[in-house]
Parts: sequence; structure tokens; C-alpha cells
Amino acid sequence: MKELYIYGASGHGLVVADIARDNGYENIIFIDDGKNEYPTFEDIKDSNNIPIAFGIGNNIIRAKLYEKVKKEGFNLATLIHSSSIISSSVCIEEGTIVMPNVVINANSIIGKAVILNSSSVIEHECKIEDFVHISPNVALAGNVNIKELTHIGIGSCVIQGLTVGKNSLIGAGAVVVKNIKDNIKAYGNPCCEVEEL
Ligand SMILES: CC(=O)SCCNC(=O)CCNC(=O)[C@H](O)C(C)(C)COP(=O)(O)OP(=O)(O)OC[C@H]1O[C@@H](n2cnc3c(N)ncnc32)[C@H](O)[C@@H]1OP(=O)(O)O
Repeated sequence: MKELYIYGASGHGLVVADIARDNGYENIIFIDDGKNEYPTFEDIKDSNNIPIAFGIGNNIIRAKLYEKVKKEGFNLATLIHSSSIISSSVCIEEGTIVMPNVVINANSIIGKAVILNSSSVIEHECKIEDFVHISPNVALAGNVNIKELTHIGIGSCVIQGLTVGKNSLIGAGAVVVKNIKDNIKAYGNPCCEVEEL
């Protein structure tokens, strides 16, 4: 029987569980360090023969837990929903979750423990770095680089060739038409930098 731990029993974790079932996992075990009704990572850390997927939307927490589970010898499951459309030239690293109806076009590179949320479109030759979250209905045009730990808010879009810096936050519905620096909150149409994080 295909078994999987999902680290984080959140709403996001429920969606990850649906994708895991779609990928043929039959026994899904939630673990959570903050909820009494679930085993903690400490409880299961000796059973590293079962892979882990993250049910955690927060990029910084996901990055920290990634280091922790790797140190204990776990493999990260990469979950790709069967409805997604992905070019054969795309490279996706471990621990990434690709949700329903995502499109990823030619030569894009997707890093570790990334979330490509429902119906997002990643056009050709994009680079999505580790621990990024691309929210539902985001559209990234060709040759866009999203640096590590950045969250692109729901329904926003980025025009071709731009870079959004690391650990930044792009608000819902933003239209990004200029590069965005590291550690910045930005939103609006056109998207403007509003605050340092
Ligand atoms: C499956 C899932 O659920 S995935 C998760 C998807 N969720 C997201 O993408 C959420 C993205 N987050 C946002 O868009 C947030 O509004 C943020 C982070 C941009 C701003 O949050 P905060 O800093 O808390 O801003 P706050 O809510 O206090 O609003 C400050 C001002 O900015 C405005 N504002 C906030 N967000 C936006 C936005 N996305 N676009 C335009 N204006 C905005 C507010 O209307 C407010 O204006 P006012 O001062 O004139 O009243």
C-alpha cells in the first residue's frame, strides 16, 4: 500500500491529501506539531521509509521544516495533479506540489517545496525558486524569475522577463510590470512596493 505523511493538518493539507490520493497514495497520515489529535514529527521521525509532503502554506515555516525532515533522512514526495499540463522539458524538484489545472510551459524550472496552486499558469522559461508559493489563478509570462520564499498573491500576474525578489509578498490581483526587490510587500495595478518586510 502506498503510504504518505502530510506534515501540517491545515486546509492546505486537505487539498494536498486530495492530490496525493489522485497520485495513488492510499494510506495518508497527517502529522502536526500544534494539534493534539495528530501525531507530531517527533512521534514518527524513526519511520523515514514513508515519504513526507508538506501541508503548510507559510513559506518560511515550510523551508525550516524541509531542513528538519531531510536531516532525519526522509524523502519528500513531489505531488502533481493529473489534470495539470506540464511540458516534458520542465524540471520540478522534490517536495513541490502542483495543484489541479496548473499549466507549466517549456523549459521552466521549479525548485524545492514550491506550491503551484490551482489553475496557475507558469509560462515558458520561468524560474521558480525554492519555497515559493504561487497562489490560485496567478499568471506568470515567459522568462519570469520568482526568487526563494516569495508569495505571489491570488489572481495576480507578472509580465515577461521580470524578477520578483526573495522573501517578498505580492498582493492579490496585482499587475506586476517592473522588477520587485527582495523583502518587499507590493500590490496594486500597476503593482507598487508599499513596505519592507
Ligand atoms: C488557497 C489559498 O487561500 S492561497 C492564499 C491566497 N491569498 C492571498 O493571495 C492573499 C494576498 N494578500 C493580500 O493581498 C493582502 O491584502 C496584502 C498582503 C497585500 C496586504 O495585507 P495588509 O498589509 O494586512 O494590508 P491591509 O489589509 O491592512 O490593507 C492596507 C490597505 O491596502 C489595501 N490593499 C490590501 N491588499 C490589497 C491588494 N491586494 N490590492 C490593492 N489594495 C490592497 C487595502 O484596501 C487597504 O487600503 P486602505 O488603507 O485605503 O483602506
